[in-house]
Amino acid sequence: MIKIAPSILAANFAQLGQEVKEVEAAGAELIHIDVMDGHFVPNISFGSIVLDAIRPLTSLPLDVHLMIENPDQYIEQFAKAGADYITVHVEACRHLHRTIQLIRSYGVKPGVVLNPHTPIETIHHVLEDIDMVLFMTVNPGFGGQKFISSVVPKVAALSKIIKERGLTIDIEIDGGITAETIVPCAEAGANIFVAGSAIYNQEDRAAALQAIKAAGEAAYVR
Ligand SMILES: O=C(CO)[C@@H](O)[C@H](O)COP(=O)(O)O
Ligand SMILES: [Fe+2]
Repeated sequence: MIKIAPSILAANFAQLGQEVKEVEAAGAELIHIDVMDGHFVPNISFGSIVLDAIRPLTSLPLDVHLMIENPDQYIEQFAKAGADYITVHVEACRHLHRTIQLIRSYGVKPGVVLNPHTPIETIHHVLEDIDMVLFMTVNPGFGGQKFISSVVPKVAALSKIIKERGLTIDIEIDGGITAETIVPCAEAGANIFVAGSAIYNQEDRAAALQAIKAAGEAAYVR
Protein backbone atom coordinates (compact mmCIF):
# COMPACT_ATOMS: atom_id res chain seq x y z
CA MET A 1 0.00 0.00 0.00
CA ILE A 2 1.17 3.47 -0.89
CA LYS A 3 1.56 6.02 1.91
CA ILE A 4 1.90 9.77 1.44
CA ALA A 5 4.00 11.86 3.83
CA PRO A 6 3.47 15.59 3.28
CA SER A 7 6.57 17.63 4.16
CA ILE A 8 5.77 20.57 6.43
CA LEU A 9 8.79 22.39 4.99
CA ALA A 10 6.41 23.66 2.30
CA ALA A 11 3.62 24.57 4.77
CA ASN A 12 2.70 28.02 6.03
CA PHE A 13 4.51 28.24 9.37
CA ALA A 14 2.25 31.03 10.60
CA GLN A 15 -0.53 28.42 10.83
CA LEU A 16 1.40 25.18 11.13
CA GLY A 17 -1.10 23.35 13.35
CA GLN A 18 -3.89 23.94 10.85
CA GLU A 19 -1.60 22.91 7.97
CA VAL A 20 -0.88 19.57 9.65
CA LYS A 21 -4.56 18.92 10.42
CA GLU A 22 -5.50 19.72 6.83
CA VAL A 23 -3.25 17.05 5.31
CA GLU A 24 -4.32 14.52 7.96
CA ALA A 25 -7.96 15.10 6.97
CA ALA A 26 -6.95 14.82 3.30
CA GLY A 27 -5.64 11.25 3.82
CA ALA A 28 -1.93 11.64 4.64
CA GLU A 29 -0.40 8.63 6.41
CA LEU A 30 2.68 10.30 7.94
CA ILE A 31 3.91 13.83 8.57
CA HIS A 32 7.42 14.38 7.16
CA ILE A 33 9.61 16.73 9.17
CA ASP A 34 12.77 18.12 7.55
CA VAL A 35 15.41 19.15 10.07
CA MET A 36 18.33 21.10 8.55
CA ASP A 37 21.33 22.48 10.39
CA GLY A 38 23.09 24.73 7.87
CA HIS A 39 26.15 22.44 7.99
CA PHE A 40 25.22 19.05 6.55
CA VAL A 41 22.98 20.93 4.12
CA PRO A 42 23.21 24.57 3.04
CA ASN A 43 19.95 25.59 4.71
CA ILE A 44 18.51 25.90 8.22
CA SER A 45 14.94 24.83 9.02
CA PHE A 46 13.95 24.13 12.64
CA GLY A 47 14.57 21.86 15.62
CA SER A 48 12.61 19.65 18.01
CA ILE A 49 10.41 22.45 19.37
CA VAL A 50 8.36 22.18 16.18
CA LEU A 51 7.64 18.51 17.02
CA ASP A 52 6.69 19.53 20.56
CA ALA A 53 4.15 21.90 19.04
CA ILE A 54 2.56 19.57 16.49
CA ARG A 55 2.72 16.26 18.40
CA PRO A 56 -0.51 16.92 20.33
CA LEU A 57 -2.36 18.04 17.18
CA THR A 58 -2.14 14.86 15.09
CA SER A 59 -2.33 11.12 15.58
CA LEU A 60 -0.24 10.49 12.44
CA PRO A 61 3.31 9.13 12.80
CA LEU A 62 5.98 11.84 12.74
CA ASP A 63 8.68 10.96 10.20
CA VAL A 64 11.75 12.97 11.17
CA HIS A 65 14.37 13.41 8.44
CA LEU A 66 17.57 14.63 10.09
CA MET A 67 19.80 16.53 7.69
CA ILE A 68 22.32 17.38 10.39
CA GLU A 69 25.92 16.70 11.39
CA ASN A 70 26.41 14.65 14.58
CA PRO A 71 22.87 13.24 14.66
CA ASP A 72 23.67 11.19 17.81
CA GLN A 73 23.75 14.40 19.79
CA TYR A 74 20.10 15.22 19.04
CA ILE A 75 18.35 11.85 18.82
CA GLU A 76 17.16 11.86 22.45
CA GLN A 77 15.65 15.32 21.96
CA PHE A 78 13.69 14.28 18.86
CA ALA A 79 12.62 10.97 20.42
CA LYS A 80 11.29 12.76 23.51
CA ALA A 81 9.50 15.30 21.30
CA GLY A 82 7.46 12.44 19.81
CA ALA A 83 9.23 11.20 16.68
CA ASP A 84 7.92 7.83 15.41
CA TYR A 85 10.62 7.43 12.75
CA ILE A 86 14.06 9.05 12.81
CA THR A 87 16.05 8.79 9.59
CA VAL A 88 19.74 9.71 9.48
CA HIS A 89 21.96 10.26 6.47
CA VAL A 90 24.58 7.57 5.86
CA GLU A 91 26.87 10.41 4.78
CA ALA A 92 26.52 12.12 8.20
CA CYS A 93 27.12 9.07 10.42
CA ARG A 94 30.61 8.01 11.46
CA HIS A 95 29.27 4.93 13.27
CA LEU A 96 26.03 4.19 11.47
CA HIS A 97 25.23 0.98 13.34
CA ARG A 98 25.65 2.71 16.70
CA THR A 99 23.36 5.54 15.61
CA ILE A 100 20.70 3.05 14.54
CA GLN A 101 20.94 1.31 17.92
CA LEU A 102 20.66 4.66 19.68
CA ILE A 103 17.45 5.51 17.80
CA ARG A 104 15.99 2.06 18.59
CA SER A 105 16.92 2.43 22.29
CA TYR A 106 14.33 5.22 22.56
CA GLY A 107 11.60 3.04 21.04
CA VAL A 108 11.74 4.99 17.76
CA LYS A 109 11.87 3.29 14.34
CA PRO A 110 15.29 3.87 12.73
CA GLY A 111 15.80 4.60 9.05
CA VAL A 112 18.75 5.52 6.85
CA VAL A 113 18.85 8.10 4.08
CA LEU A 114 20.96 7.95 0.92
CA ASN A 115 21.84 11.03 -1.10
CA PRO A 116 21.33 10.68 -4.87
CA HIS A 117 24.96 9.67 -5.45
CA THR A 118 25.36 7.32 -2.47
CA PRO A 119 25.45 3.60 -3.37
CA ILE A 120 23.14 1.10 -1.68
CA GLU A 121 26.19 -1.01 -0.76
CA THR A 122 26.76 1.45 2.12
CA ILE A 123 23.71 0.01 3.92
CA HIS A 124 23.92 -3.70 3.02
CA HIS A 125 25.16 -4.56 6.50
CA VAL A 126 22.51 -2.66 8.46
CA LEU A 127 19.38 -3.76 6.58
CA GLU A 128 18.48 -6.24 9.33
CA ASP A 129 18.54 -3.39 11.88
CA ILE A 130 16.33 -0.75 10.25
CA ASP A 131 12.66 -0.12 9.48
CA MET A 132 13.05 2.26 6.56
CA VAL A 133 15.37 3.32 3.76
CA LEU A 134 14.85 6.83 2.43
CA PHE A 135 16.13 7.60 -1.06
CA MET A 136 16.76 11.27 -1.82
CA THR A 137 15.64 12.10 -5.35
CA VAL A 138 16.95 15.67 -4.99
CA ASN A 139 20.06 16.97 -3.30
CA PRO A 140 18.94 17.61 0.29
CA GLY A 141 18.48 21.11 1.65
CA PHE A 142 15.55 22.63 -0.19
CA GLY A 143 11.98 21.91 -1.20
CA GLY A 144 10.66 22.46 -4.70
CA GLN A 145 13.57 20.94 -6.64
CA LYS A 146 13.48 18.75 -9.73
CA PHE A 147 13.27 14.95 -9.37
CA ILE A 148 16.54 13.10 -10.20
CA SER A 149 15.47 9.99 -12.13
CA SER A 150 18.88 8.25 -12.03
CA VAL A 151 18.03 7.24 -8.43
CA VAL A 152 15.25 4.87 -9.59
CA PRO A 153 17.55 1.90 -10.49
CA LYS A 154 18.97 2.06 -6.95
CA VAL A 155 15.44 1.77 -5.57
CA ALA A 156 14.73 -1.28 -7.76
CA ALA A 157 18.02 -2.92 -6.74
CA LEU A 158 17.37 -2.43 -3.03
CA SER A 159 13.79 -3.61 -3.35
CA LYS A 160 15.08 -6.85 -4.88
CA ILE A 161 17.59 -7.37 -2.05
CA ILE A 162 14.90 -6.73 0.60
CA LYS A 163 12.69 -9.34 -1.06
CA GLU A 164 15.51 -11.88 -1.37
CA ARG A 165 16.38 -11.51 2.30
CA GLY A 166 12.73 -11.70 3.37
CA LEU A 167 12.92 -8.38 5.24
CA THR A 168 10.13 -5.91 6.03
CA ILE A 169 11.56 -2.48 5.31
CA ASP A 170 9.67 0.53 4.03
CA ILE A 171 11.21 2.29 1.03
CA GLU A 172 10.56 6.01 1.11
CA ILE A 173 11.27 8.51 -1.67
CA ASP A 174 11.90 12.19 -1.00
CA GLY A 175 12.27 15.07 -3.44
CA GLY A 176 10.35 16.29 -6.46
CA ILE A 177 7.51 13.78 -6.05
CA THR A 178 4.41 14.48 -8.16
CA ALA A 179 1.66 12.32 -9.68
CA GLU A 180 4.11 11.75 -12.57
CA THR A 181 7.41 11.11 -10.78
CA ILE A 182 5.80 8.75 -8.25
CA VAL A 183 5.14 6.24 -11.05
CA PRO A 184 8.67 4.90 -11.75
CA CYS A 185 9.45 4.89 -8.01
CA ALA A 186 6.35 2.84 -7.13
CA GLU A 187 7.12 0.51 -10.04
CA ALA A 188 10.60 0.07 -8.53
CA GLY A 189 9.07 -1.00 -5.18
CA ALA A 190 8.94 2.18 -3.07
CA ASN A 191 5.88 2.48 -0.82
CA ILE A 192 6.16 5.79 1.10
CA PHE A 193 6.36 9.12 -0.71
CA VAL A 194 7.25 12.52 0.67
CA ALA A 195 5.59 15.44 -1.09
CA GLY A 196 6.10 19.04 -0.09
CA SER A 197 5.43 21.55 -2.84
CA ALA A 198 3.23 19.13 -4.84
CA ILE A 199 0.74 19.25 -1.93
CA TYR A 200 1.21 22.45 0.07
CA ASN A 201 1.70 24.73 -2.94
CA GLN A 202 -1.56 23.59 -4.53
CA GLU A 203 -4.92 25.28 -4.17
CA ASP A 204 -6.77 22.01 -3.54
CA ARG A 205 -4.34 20.12 -1.35
CA ALA A 206 -6.64 17.16 -0.71
CA ALA A 207 -7.14 16.62 -4.45
CA ALA A 208 -3.38 16.92 -5.04
CA LEU A 209 -2.60 14.38 -2.31
CA GLN A 210 -5.22 11.91 -3.56
CA ALA A 211 -4.02 12.23 -7.17
CA ILE A 212 -0.43 11.47 -6.16
CA LYS A 213 -1.56 8.51 -4.06
CA ALA A 214 -3.78 7.11 -6.83
CA ALA A 215 -0.95 7.32 -9.36
CA GLY A 216 1.33 5.50 -6.91
CA GLU A 217 -1.27 2.79 -6.13
CA ALA A 218 -1.76 2.13 -9.84
CA ALA A 219 1.99 1.72 -10.41
CA TYR A 220 3.00 -0.13 -7.23
CA VAL A 221 4.65 -3.52 -7.62
CA ARG A 222 6.57 -5.37 -4.93
O1 LIG B 1 14.25 16.57 2.53
C1 LIG B 1 13.80 17.33 1.69
C2 LIG B 1 14.68 18.34 1.05
O2 LIG B 1 15.93 18.30 1.59
C3 LIG B 1 12.41 17.14 1.27
O3 LIG B 1 11.63 16.48 2.26
C4 LIG B 1 11.68 18.29 0.64
O4 LIG B 1 11.14 19.15 1.59
C5 LIG B 1 10.58 17.77 -0.26
O5 LIG B 1 10.01 18.84 -0.94
P1 LIG B 1 9.46 18.70 -2.43
O6 LIG B 1 10.62 18.31 -3.30
O7 LIG B 1 8.40 17.62 -2.38
O8 LIG B 1 8.91 20.06 -2.72
FE1 LIG C 1 12.90 15.25 3.66
